[in-house]
Amino acid sequence: MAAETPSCKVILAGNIAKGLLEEVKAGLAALNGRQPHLLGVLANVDAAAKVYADWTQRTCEENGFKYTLARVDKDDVEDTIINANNDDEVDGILVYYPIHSNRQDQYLQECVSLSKDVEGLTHKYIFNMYQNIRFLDENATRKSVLPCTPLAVIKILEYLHIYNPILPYGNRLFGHTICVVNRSEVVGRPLAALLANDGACVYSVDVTGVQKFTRGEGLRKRKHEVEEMPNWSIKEAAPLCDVVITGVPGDKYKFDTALLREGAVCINFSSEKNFPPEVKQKASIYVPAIGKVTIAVLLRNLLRITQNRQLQETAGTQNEHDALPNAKVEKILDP
Ligand SMILES: NC(=O)C1=CN([C@@H]2O[C@H](COP(=O)(O)OP(=O)(O)OC[C@H]3O[C@@H](n4cnc5c(N)ncnc54)[C@H](O)[C@@H]3O)[C@@H](O)[C@H]2O)C=CC1
Ligand SMILES: Nc1nc(=O)c2c([nH]1)NC[C@@H]1CN(c3ccc(C(=O)N[C@@H](CCC(=O)O)C(=O)O)cc3)C=[N+]21
Repeated sequence: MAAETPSCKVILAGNIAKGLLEEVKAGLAALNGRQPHLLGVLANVDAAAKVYADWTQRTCEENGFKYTLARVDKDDVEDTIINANNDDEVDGILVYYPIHSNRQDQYLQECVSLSKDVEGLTHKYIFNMYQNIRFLDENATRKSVLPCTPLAVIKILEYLHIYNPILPYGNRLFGHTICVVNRSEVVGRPLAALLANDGACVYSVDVTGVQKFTRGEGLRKRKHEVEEMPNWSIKEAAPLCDVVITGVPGDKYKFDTALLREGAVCINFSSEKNFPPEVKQKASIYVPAIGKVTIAVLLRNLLRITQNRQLQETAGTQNEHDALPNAKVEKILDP
């Protein structure tokens, strides 16, 4: 007798990206002729970053965006950013990390103008994300920018109907328990916070232990809070979850599918395959990689910041510089 075909549905990122790129195309058409220009700044010798840059360039050009790659020495990154901040021809700046692999990289992130920060890596955007503040202005006209990979995961969960549109915006993950395996500052921790802000109960797993992110019983809180789960490991957390998201670097790690709840949804954002092939025997839906969605979200962010800048210019302000303290920027942004 032939082996039973697993009922798992494998969803490829390209299909999800297609819908997002359609949306982006429509938004681009409404920009009255401006072709948004993304400047990539590449100073490292990381092969993954170069591949990512090439992919980004191709996706930009296929979708009506302009992309320029600046290959510079790592000691010239700061000046390159400052020049781009002041260059009206540049709409978005994407600096490939790591460069120095220490706090100097954080300093460089802060050098990018708020209005050109396509990845949402400057403090104001990170603050808004963790604080669950969704707009830059009180009139709620200019949306805050979210980091691309965490937002790509959210867009995938929307596509998969894990987000329930019957519920009010901001509570649409209520009832879901989600495991995120990775708590890095760039992907895992922001992702756990965003999912909890939208109403999920999130178990964030890293080598240092497990933390639970929630908005409290009955979503009482305005933003997520974090609880340490002493003595917990992935063994306690994963079986409780209807969605498991992995992002462990390196090819050694494999998620133990014995821990997987029957019919769970599995999503991997690591460049390596974190789930073994047996995942298809247990999962209801499996998304093996998400890179194409990440790049579609990057273009969506670029469109968003270009729109935000146009809105600001019609409001009569120009050329705000975010090297200014936040309070001052706020005044300029929200006259
Ligand atoms: N597809 C995409 O859009 C993107 C993919 N990536 C990929 O995602 C992966 C992670 O990226 P980053 O978060 O930037 O890396 P990172 O190296 O900064 O963080 C990895 C985290 O995983 C944790 N970790 C390692 N082994 C673990 C284990 N067995 N269990 C639980 N946690 C463990 C580490 O302690 C660390 O906190 C990489 O493979 C990277 O290439 C990163 C950015 C975008
Ligand atoms: N400021 C900054 N932001 C980044 O997002 C950033 C960075 N610096 N430095 C370099 C890393 C690397 N990175 C990847 C993104 C997508 C894939 C990707 O598309 N992976 C494919 C698999 C690769 C393949 O198909 O060969 C996928 O997930 O579908 C990989 C790696 C972003 N990075």
